[in-house]
Amino acid sequence: MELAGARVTVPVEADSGPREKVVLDGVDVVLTESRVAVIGANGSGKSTLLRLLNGLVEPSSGTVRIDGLDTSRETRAVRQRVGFVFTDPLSQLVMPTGREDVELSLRRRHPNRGERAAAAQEVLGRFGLQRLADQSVYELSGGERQLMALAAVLAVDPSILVLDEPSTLLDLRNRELLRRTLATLPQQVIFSTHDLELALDAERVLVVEAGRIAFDGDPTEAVRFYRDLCGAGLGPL
Ligand SMILES: Nc1ncnc2c1ncn2[C@@H]1O[C@H](COP(=O)(O)OP(=O)(O)OP(=O)(O)O)[C@@H](O)[C@H]1O
Repeated sequence: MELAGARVTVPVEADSGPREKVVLDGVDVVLTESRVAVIGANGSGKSTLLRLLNGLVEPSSGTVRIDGLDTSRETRAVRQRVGFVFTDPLSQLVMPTGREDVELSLRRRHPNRGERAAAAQEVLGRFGLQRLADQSVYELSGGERQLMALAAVLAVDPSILVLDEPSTLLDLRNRELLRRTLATLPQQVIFSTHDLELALDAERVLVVEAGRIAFDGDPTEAVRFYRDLCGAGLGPL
């Protein structure tokens, strides 16, 4: 994937009247590594950067390409390749139960109802979610919902997976499940996180600061850079 001179502005109301706020500016990166983490302070632009990758946000100028496809012009083809998991799983889980949501994801791939049910069962099993699959998604804990949303996206085997703060709601056990799952996925995975240990699992880390890439490279150095940026020193993780 390639971002070339990507800039994102949003309209905001100021005392002096409406104006444009620059959320991301001059992002120039080619991401080929299989695991890329995006870290940075609250409001620095991480989610906006991720949303560019599947056309949820369009660049105001510059281009974003996935496998050569322009995310602004070929949004549909891009979305078929890029699975996106939101921080808040309820913005994603639209069906009453997790099983129905996973089946919804699979409806094109498996038009036959029986095959679809079997495929959904396999996906739910992969994540240890069978016992929660028939409960109302509103009765699941935040972490259980987050895993369910991940399962529903992975059900259709996107070639790229984008995760916005995937471990936020997870307890230690489920965070380790997530880490193990991410370690074995064949897809390219791009994720934002405030969990610096999770960021260290990546091959490449981007540090976003005030809408710009302030550091890009080795995970250990990136985390050190970010800690210095936050004035947090170099204490243990
Ligand atoms: N549609 C929008 N309208 C107005 N402001 C926006 C919009 N989208 C993003 N912003 C602003 O752009 C900035 C970056 O937002 P973004 O969600 O990308 O940050 P983030 O790094 O993911 O933050 P966090 O770590 O808190 O999730 C924030 O100041 C946010 O308020």
